[in-house]
Amino acid sequence: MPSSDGKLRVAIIGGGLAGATLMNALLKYSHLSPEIFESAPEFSERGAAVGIAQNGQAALAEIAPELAGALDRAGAVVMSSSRVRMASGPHTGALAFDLTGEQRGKVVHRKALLNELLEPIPKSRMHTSKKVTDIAQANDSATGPFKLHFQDGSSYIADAVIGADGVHGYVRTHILGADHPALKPKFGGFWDSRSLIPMEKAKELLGEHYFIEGDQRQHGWIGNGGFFMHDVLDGGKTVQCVACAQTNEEWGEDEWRRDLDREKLESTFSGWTESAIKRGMIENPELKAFAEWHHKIDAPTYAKGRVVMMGDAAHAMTPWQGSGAGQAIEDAMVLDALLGEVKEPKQLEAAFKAYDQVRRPRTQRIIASSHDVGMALCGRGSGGLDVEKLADLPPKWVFIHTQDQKEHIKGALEAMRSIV
Ligand SMILES: Cc1cc2nc3c(=O)[nH]c(=O)nc-3n(C[C@H](O)[C@H](O)[C@H](O)COP(=O)(O)OP(=O)(O)OC[C@H]3O[C@@H](n4cnc5c(N)ncnc54)[C@H](O)[C@@H]3O)c2cc1C
Repeated sequence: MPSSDGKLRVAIIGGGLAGATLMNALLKYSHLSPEIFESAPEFSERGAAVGIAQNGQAALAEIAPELAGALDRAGAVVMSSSRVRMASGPHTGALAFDLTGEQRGKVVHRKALLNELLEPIPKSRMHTSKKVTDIAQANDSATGPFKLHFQDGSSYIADAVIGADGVHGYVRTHILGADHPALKPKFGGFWDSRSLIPMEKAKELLGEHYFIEGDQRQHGWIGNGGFFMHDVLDGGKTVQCVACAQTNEEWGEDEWRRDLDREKLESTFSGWTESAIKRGMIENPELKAFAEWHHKIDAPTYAKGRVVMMGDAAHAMTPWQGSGAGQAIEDAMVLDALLGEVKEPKQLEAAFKAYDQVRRPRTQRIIASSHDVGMALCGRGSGGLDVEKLADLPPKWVFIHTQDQKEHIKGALEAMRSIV
């Protein structure tokens, strides 16, 4: 039975970009009562850039035109291209590849985007310090509501549960079972270190020619074992520099951050061109290395009954094609359309099955493609960096960026109708 007011209670677990986007989508439905539960004491994002390519922008617009505007309100900068050059080896200085024209990605400060997404959500529906530890049936009926248990001893009754709780979350465990091999996060074998610097200082340190007003480009350098990249953020006020390196060190499952000393940073990039080293090392006050995590193997399903997972909880991927957040937004777009059609609890299972049918193949294709791009970018498995092979990379982004979102939604709705 739905709640006493007849609305379906939808619990969204996790308040990152995935959960916050979905929450915005579901608020428009008078037959749904969504609530969002975040384990941390506040809704927050690690302060750095995220690129939202045209597929993600189109998905936001499908959810609601004003949601697409969140990117601009958060100071997103349109990137006219992404130029990557060689920073070590015989081809130093050569253009490795260039993602131009078609993509028009917007790069935005994560925290600013999350704040924009959280802004329209009534405070009464946002719950912090609520770490979900168990999802149980609330009564004897297998088709009845769920009781969510939180670490602080409290609980919540829901008709549907959506796990947007990231790669280290709980909902994947509930869906796949505690011993499933696709459960464990895997250290990606890379760390990255980021710094945010004011535009004027970036121009001084890196060169004015990288930051042409009205024609912003993302610039990257790749060399053996890693890359550097810089993006413009905050409406052109800030530049983010990222240094990313492969490592053979093992990182523990709960370890996502390590201290990094300047010596280590320098030795990791020794042999790179002086300018590239400079780009990676400037103004790095924190000197932290952040681990990149994904899953050991793909999930065989994203749904179990009236519980479903989205975003990194379902398909954490390597960052090489900059697509994880875009896919989380597409997940929200499809769940939005499906839940808009659900009027009673018994339709929820069909909606989530349809979601799994359309979202799993696409996201798992991107997981594989992103992995392949990463291998090429790092010269792994191919006898080192090969500038000719790198020049072949741009087409690998096409299927990600050019999806027709209206057709994708249509496919999901048809799948649901064929299941019901
Ligand atoms: C280096 C790097 C660069 C990237 N660049 C890009 C890019 O340019 N473009 C792009 O599209 N993507 C990019 N990504 C991927 C993107 O950042 C992620 O896919 C996206 O942020 C995932 O969002 P999410 O909301 O699914 O997960 P998360 O951001 O991990 O949010 C999950 C939330 O759930 C909470 N939570 C966890 N467990 C529980 C629990 N038990 N109960 C309640 N709450 C819980 C967490 O505290 C967290 O707030 C990049 C990733 C990396 C690592």
